[in-house]
Parts: sequence; C-alpha cells; structure tokens
Amino acid sequence: MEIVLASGSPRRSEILSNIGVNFSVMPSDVEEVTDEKEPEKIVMDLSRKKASFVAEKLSGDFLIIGADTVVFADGIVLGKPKNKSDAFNMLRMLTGRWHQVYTGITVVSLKQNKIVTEYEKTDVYIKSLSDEMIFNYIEKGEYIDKAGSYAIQGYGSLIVEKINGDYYNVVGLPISKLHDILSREFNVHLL
Ligand SMILES: Cc1cn([C@H]2C[C@H](O)[C@@H](COP(=O)(O)OP(=O)(O)OP(=O)(O)O)O2)c(=O)[nH]c1=O
Repeated sequence: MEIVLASGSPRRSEILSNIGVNFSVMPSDVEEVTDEKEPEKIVMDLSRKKASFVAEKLSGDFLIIGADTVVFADGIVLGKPKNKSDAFNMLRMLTGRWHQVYTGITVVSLKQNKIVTEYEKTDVYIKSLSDEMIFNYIEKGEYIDKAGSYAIQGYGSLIVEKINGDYYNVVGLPISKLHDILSREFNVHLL
C-alpha cells in the first residue's frame, strides 16, 4: 500500500514526515470552489474534491489524503488573502479575540473503494495588535498562501496568545485525527 498526499502544502508534508510516514506528494489541481456555506462543510467538501481529483489519476493499492483549511470569525469564512490589504483586513478582524480554524480531511482507499471525510476545529486567540504591528507582521511576507493571513508556526507564533485544540490542525493537517481515521477505517496503524 502506498500513501499519497494530495497537497502542495509544504506544511502538510512536514507534519506527515515528522511521524515517519513514507508517502509521495501529488498536489491536486482542482479549483477550490464549493456550494457549501458552513465552515466545517466547506473544508470537508474541498478536502474531498482534492483527494478525489488525485484518486482519479491513480489505480492500484493507494491511500490518498486530502485536506483543506479555513479560518472562521464572526460568521465569516476566511481563506487565503489576495493581497496585502486583504491580509491587513483579515488580521484586523482577528486581533484581540478568539476565532476558529477548521481543517477538513479526506482519506480515499482505491483498493477498498472507500472514502472517509471528517473535520477538526481549533480555537485560536490572537492578541490585541496595533495597526503598526499588523503592518510589520505583513511585511514579513508569511501571510501569503495562509488561510486567515497568518501562520502560527512562523512569526504568527508571536501574535497568537493561546489555542484550544490541536495545534497541527491550525498548521493544516490534523495528524491526530488522521491517525484515528487510518486505524479505525483503513486498518493502517501509525503507532
Ligand atoms: C491558519 C494557518 C494556515 N496555514 C496554511 C495551511 C494551508 O496550507 C493554508 C490554507 O490553504 P489550503 O487551501 O487549505 O491548502 P494549500 O492550498 O496550501 O495546499 P493544497 O490545497 O495543495 O493542499 O494555510 C498555516 O500554514 N498556518 C496557519 O497558522
């Protein structure tokens, strides 16, 4: 059995590498659009689309993993910022309060003809920040390609005060949940 990570995110690869999993990477080229409105449904749908896109290109004993992450605050779903001013507005919205990070995760087994999709949620509290601090954070450039315009694993660690839930879920891959899905549903044991 071969594991394929259907993601171009270096963070997701790193989290999976950390626990000694052998896998290959095949980023999905699917457009990230969905009719869903609620954050957990959005991330589950998109993770499913990503994993299915790659699954359709393969045949044999493959296990394909797809994921999608969004930030949720005040009923608004935040994806990746389009530019600096978009990032500024997102971060301004997130400071001095709690918000939620949702990651959807899909595992497809071609051999078993089985697909399982779940999600994980983590609460994150970002400190109150002056506009100058937000500006300085944005100048570091790490907002690019990050849902909600911050990266908890980078300079973002300086602006996050506390979290409730799985840290790895915020970085983009809820590895503990993935472990549960693999053992419960696919008889694959990482421990
Ligand atoms: C909130 C947060 C998000 N992120 C990242 C995780 C995801 O890579 C990204 C959200 O974009 P996604 O669309 O979930 O993923 P992606 O486009 O990077 O990769 P792919 O679709 O190929 O799997 O934001 C962080 O790295 N740190 C954080 O603290």
